[in-house]
Amino acid sequence: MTGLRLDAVEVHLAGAPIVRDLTVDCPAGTFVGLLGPNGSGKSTALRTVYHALRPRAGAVLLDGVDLHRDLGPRATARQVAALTQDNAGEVHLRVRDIVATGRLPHQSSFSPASQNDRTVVTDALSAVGMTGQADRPFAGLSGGEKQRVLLARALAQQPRVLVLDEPTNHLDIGARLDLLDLVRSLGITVLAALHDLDLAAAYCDIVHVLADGELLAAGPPADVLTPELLRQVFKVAAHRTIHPITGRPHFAFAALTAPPAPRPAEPADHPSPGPAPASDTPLSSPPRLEGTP
Ligand SMILES: Nc1ncnc2c1ncn2[C@@H]1O[C@H](COP(=O)(O)OP(=O)(O)OP(=O)(O)O)[C@@H](O)[C@H]1O
Repeated sequence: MTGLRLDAVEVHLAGAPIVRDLTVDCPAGTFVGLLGPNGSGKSTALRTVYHALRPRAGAVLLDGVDLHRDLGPRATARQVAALTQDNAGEVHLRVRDIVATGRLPHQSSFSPASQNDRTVVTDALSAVGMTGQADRPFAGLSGGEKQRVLLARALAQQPRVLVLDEPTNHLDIGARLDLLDLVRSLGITVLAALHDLDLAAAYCDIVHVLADGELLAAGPPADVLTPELLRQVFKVAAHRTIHPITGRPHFAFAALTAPPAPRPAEPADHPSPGPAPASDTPLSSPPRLEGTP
C-alpha cells in the first residue's frame, strides 16, 4: 500500500501503556480521522508519525519505509508536516519567519533560503489568507490567525503527509470549513485527530475510533459512527440524520441523563394551511417579556 501506516504501534509514557497495538492505514491521498474521548491516545499516536515520540513496538511506515528505523527526524520532516497544539517558543518571530521555518528541512547550512523557498512561503501565506499579516509579530495574532499561520508553515514544508491535531481549535465555523476544505484540496494524505464528529463525518474518508489507547472501530464514517458506538465511546445519546447539504452523517447529542423532550404536535393538530404561529398566543398580541410592565 502506498501511503501512511501505523503498524501495531505501542507507546508507553512514564511507564504506562498509552497506545496499544494500534494499526491505522491511510492510503495515499485519503483524509483519515482519529477520533476518541479525551485521553484516549490520539495525540500520542500522532506524535509517533511526526517523530516527536518513538514507538516502543510496531512501526510507522510511509510507502513501506520505516520512519523511525530508516529515516531521521529531518528526513521525516521533508515528508511529514504537523499542525499541533504545541507552538510555544515561536512567539518572538514575525509571521513570515514562522512560515519560513517550514523550509528548514529542505535547506542545509550550505544552502540558505533560495528564491524557490521564498516563493513557497509566499504561496503558503496566500493559501491561508495571511499575506497581509506577513510582517506582524506572531505573538500579536488571535488564536485563529495563529492556527492559519501554523498551517501555512506546514504547507511550506511541502509534505506528502499532513498530521493535524485538533486543527480547528480556536477557529470560527467559517474558518473551520475553510481550513478543512483547503487541506482536502491539497490531495495529500491527511491524518487528523478531531473532536467535532460532524466535521469528521463531512471530511474524512475513513475514521478510526480509539478508546483507552486501543482501536475500537475503523471504516467510512457512515459505517462507523453509529449512535450505538457513540454511546459506548463518548457516553452520550446521539441522534443521527443526513446533512441536507452535504449528504454526510450529521449528529445531535444529549447527555444520557437528559430528560426526553415533549413530543412535537402532530400535523393533525394544525389543520389550517399556511405558516402556523409558534405558540398558542395570537400574533396580534406578542407575549410580554418577563419583568416588563
Ligand atoms: N508525557 C506523558 N507522561 C505520562 N502520561 C502522558 C504523557 N502525555 C500524555 N499522557 C497521558 O496519555 C493519555 C493519552 O493522552 P493523549 O494526549 O494522547 O490523549 P488524546 O486522545 O489526544 O486526548 P485529548 O482529546 O484530551 O487531546 C492521557 O491519559 C495522558 O494523561
